[in-house]
Amino acid sequence: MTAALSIRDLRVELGQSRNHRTEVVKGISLDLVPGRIQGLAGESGSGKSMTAMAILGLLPAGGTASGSIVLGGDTELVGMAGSAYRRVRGKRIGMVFQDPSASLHPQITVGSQLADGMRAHLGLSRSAARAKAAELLALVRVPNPEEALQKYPHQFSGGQRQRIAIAIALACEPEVLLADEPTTALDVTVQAGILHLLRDLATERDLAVLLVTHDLGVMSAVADEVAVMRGGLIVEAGSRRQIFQDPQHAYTRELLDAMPDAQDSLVDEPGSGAGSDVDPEETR
Ligand SMILES: Nc1ncnc2c1ncn2[C@@H]1O[C@H](COP(=O)(O)OP(=O)(O)OP(=O)(O)O)[C@@H](O)[C@H]1O
Repeated sequence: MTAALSIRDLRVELGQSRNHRTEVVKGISLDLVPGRIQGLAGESGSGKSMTAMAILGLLPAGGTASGSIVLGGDTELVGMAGSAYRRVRGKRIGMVFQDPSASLHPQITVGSQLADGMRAHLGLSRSAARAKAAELLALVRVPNPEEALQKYPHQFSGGQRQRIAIAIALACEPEVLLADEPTTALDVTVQAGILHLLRDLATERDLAVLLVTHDLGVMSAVADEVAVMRGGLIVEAGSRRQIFQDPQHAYTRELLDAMPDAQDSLVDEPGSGAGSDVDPEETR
């Protein structure tokens, strides 16, 4: 099977001047597969977010990526011009970040925010985009989608805002979804609902998901495969079960020891549909 995204020997250097450059990602390789959630774990500063930003072509000023990132078997992203990248980002690669408010415009209704991207990227008419926007809100399990289209982001709870951000990320039917700490800012009671949603979306829409998180509890709940980063390198990679039950690398064991509950929280097998979809806090 062709990987949805194939990363080979990716290196990221940051720094404004030639003499002060630091390599923060030091040659990593990873394949994202349709229908699967690939976790990227590791402590703060290990290079997880810079890996995601390199995929999105959104490195900080002065940042450069080298190596190869191939999308859909045919599109090399490393070195791609900005104008071409804008057609990839948001269309072929969707993204969800820690703070849903940051990806939602406070003064534009949810319906318009969803429809605008589809009209621009997919060329849909106003009414077709509107209908699809309601479908997307239903897909991410926002209650009363038609009503929700008319509302502004502040009228929703944090968990629902993240569901809306996920709907926007999926609006143009991307092949790949990058989710960088998507539940970190949310109340713990709301996290599970968002994680189950990501799990179901990956399976149902054959979406390749990169889930970046420092939280091994989150990782153990939904990732199919896990790669552990440290100091810009992947020190261990394998299936979720392998990483959580039979870690080979001392650093992985250290991370797991620091979080003993993670080994017990294999909440559901991929595609089992276990767990609640909507948490009480979110149904208001
Ligand atoms: N805008 C930036 N300018 C310069 N260096 C940066 C910038 N952002 C991150 N770094 C550095 O790059 C390295 C990797 O950071 P990165 O954000 O990828 O880590 P992370 O594993 O995602 O951790 P966290 O979860 O804390 O973001 C770190 O040493 C960090 O200090």
